[in-house]
Amino acid sequence: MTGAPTSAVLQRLASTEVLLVALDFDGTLAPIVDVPADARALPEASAAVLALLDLPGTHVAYVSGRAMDSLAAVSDLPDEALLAGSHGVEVRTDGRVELDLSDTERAERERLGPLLADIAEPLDGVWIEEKPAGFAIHTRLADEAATARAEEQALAAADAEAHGITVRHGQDILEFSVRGTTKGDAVSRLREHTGSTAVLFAGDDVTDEDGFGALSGDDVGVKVGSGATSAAFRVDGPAEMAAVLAELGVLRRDRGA
Ligand SMILES: O=P(O)(O)OC[C@H]1O[C@H](O[C@H]2O[C@H](CO)[C@@H](O)[C@H](O)[C@H]2O)[C@H](O)[C@@H](O)[C@@H]1O
Repeated sequence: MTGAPTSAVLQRLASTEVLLVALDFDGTLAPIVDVPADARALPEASAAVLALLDLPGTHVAYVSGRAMDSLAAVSDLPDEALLAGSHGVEVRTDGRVELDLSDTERAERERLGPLLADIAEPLDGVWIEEKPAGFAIHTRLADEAATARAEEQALAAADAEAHGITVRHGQDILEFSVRGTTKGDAVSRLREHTGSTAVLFAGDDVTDEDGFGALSGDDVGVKVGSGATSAAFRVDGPAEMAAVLAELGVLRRDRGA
């Protein structure tokens, strides 16, 4: 794998007819912090995203593991921005959010909630984030022993008591969802919705690999930070990602000029 996308790669992407820039949030635009509600995109990342949103034939989407409410709160984007939350389970297009859980999914979620709460309650630094289609167990503030205990017990409980649950590992987080939609599904859905002729997708975590898997042809995938990836390009962190977005914006603004 190479490093950051070169100017030639970005130039080709910038010259596509309809462009979708689909971005993970935490760890990609916003540095990781202890309290999820405190996370914000770097100022230079926000500036680059707003500049892209202003360009004709250009769509920007945040594709995040966060629940939609949480993503909308931290992302600070105008309504025309597309949002996919809960790893693609919730999608906001044209200002409307779609999420219709079936009765079975609702019942599964209700069964799982108290089980996970009981597991987290006695463990220092372990806490549960509620999401519309499931729950996330956060362990960033827990020690190794508490983390191992929480993960082991939660996986066993989900295995024994719930059915059809999708489990996802992320950075200091273990997520349980009653729906198996992925970021790859979200990228495909947003590509279709916008009629995009090429897509840039960037992400830092394991679940972003589904997003890279939905790319083809003239699309560009950028892995942010370390770790195995199928993305063709890699940058070190949110600051370097912001620089890529800024360059893409300038090239797209000036295309054909
Ligand atoms: O897909 P993403 O946009 O990367 O969202 C993934 C998860 O992000 C949040 O948790 C992560 O970021 C927190 C704030 O920096 C950090 O404290 C936590 O350790 C990370 O796992 C969010 O709270 C989750 O719901 C998202 O699934």
